[in-house]
Amino acid sequence: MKTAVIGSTGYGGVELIRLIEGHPHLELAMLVSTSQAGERLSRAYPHLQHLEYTFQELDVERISQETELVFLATPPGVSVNLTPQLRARGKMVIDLSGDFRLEDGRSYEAWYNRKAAPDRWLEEAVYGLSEWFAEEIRKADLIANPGCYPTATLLGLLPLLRAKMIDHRALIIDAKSGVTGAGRKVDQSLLFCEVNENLRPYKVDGHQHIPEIEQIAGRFCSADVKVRFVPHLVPMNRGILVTLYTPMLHKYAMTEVLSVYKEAYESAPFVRIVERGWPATKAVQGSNFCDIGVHVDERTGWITVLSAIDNLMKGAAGQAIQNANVRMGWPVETGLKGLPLVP
Ligand SMILES: NC(=O)C1=CN([C@@H]2O[C@H](COP(=O)(O)OP(=O)(O)OC[C@H]3O[C@@H](n4cnc5c(N)ncnc54)[C@H](OP(=O)(O)O)[C@@H]3O)[C@@H](O)[C@H]2O)C=CC1
Ligand SMILES: CC(=O)N[C@@H](CCC(=O)OP(=O)(O)O)C(=O)O
Repeated sequence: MKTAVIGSTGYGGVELIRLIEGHPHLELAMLVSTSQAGERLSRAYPHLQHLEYTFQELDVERISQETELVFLATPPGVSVNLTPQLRARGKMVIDLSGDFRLEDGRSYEAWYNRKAAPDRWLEEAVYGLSEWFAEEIRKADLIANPGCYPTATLLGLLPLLRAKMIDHRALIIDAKSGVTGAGRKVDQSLLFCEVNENLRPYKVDGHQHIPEIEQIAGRFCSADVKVRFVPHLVPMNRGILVTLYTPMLHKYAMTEVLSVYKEAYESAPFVRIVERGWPATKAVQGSNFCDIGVHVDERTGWITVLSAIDNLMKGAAGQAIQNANVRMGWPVETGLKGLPLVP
């Protein structure tokens, strides 16, 4: 299947290139760059010097003629304009940005401070958290790939919410991300000396992934969910670790809680329930795994859920390929069997 990657000079884009090159059914037919059209891929990424690709202009007509599936790995606001043009030409779109994740355009405009896509296209979009929405994804031509923090958070949270074991009014999410999560753009606050030897919270007063987490969590408890979410930047390249704290509605034994997770993910090859030790970013680095660990605190009646992913893999490009596999009816692990890079 011929694919185009728009935003192919970015971190999400180059991870898509790596995965598509290793995928038996996907072909990289067009790498699009608005800033480096005409340049070789190896100029942006010398480690890919053996690949013969040249970046192409962003030409919707040509992309539509030469490819069937388009991955958009572009900053917020780009897909709002491009996706309707691609969909109008019958192309299948998997969008890595936040432009089509929120059902309510007003919510997108409030949290992203940008104009939302027309309702028609927001209604068409399917939320691409493959473990929970595979049935919808199989029929979708516009897939909104989840955000990196929501992926780690929701995979840890949904089994307990669905089982009605926790209080949805008290969800505290402490999240930490490596610096590739912020993309490859030049930004003074992301310089080595600003990030290294530092651990800093950001967007404490409101992160754009809050409404996304609340929207999906709300579907699993038929309530207006509000979460307390604070992200932190960690001096490492890749990885997200989410620690979620919530009170249990009754006293549950650890074995009961674990069985809820095992049942929820029994046919989900990318979710690993960690029973010895705790999830850590290094254990998933470079892979599409989400590692989940739980701890029941009998003393306080609270439960702690830990969830680790590689933000560029399960948090972005890996999940996008997983969605393509689900959509096309290919085995879900196709092209995604790479093991973590430890050490
Ligand atoms: N990094 C991560 O861990 C995750 C990222 N995401 C989301 O995925 C998307 C891509 O992220 P990431 O790869 O990190 O970002 P980067 O900043 O690394 O790359 C984005 C790319 O988009 C291209 N671009 C910029 N402006 C435009 C435009 N107007 N039209 C077309 N292309 C444009 C640029 O390439 P060029 O200049 O060559 O056109 C750029 O390389 C974002 O929406 C991000 O929020 C989601 C989950 C995780
Ligand atoms: C470390 C870091 O800065 N991470 C980014 C991740 C968000 C992202 O990728 O943006 P979307 O809203 O398109 O998902 C952030 O917190 O804004």
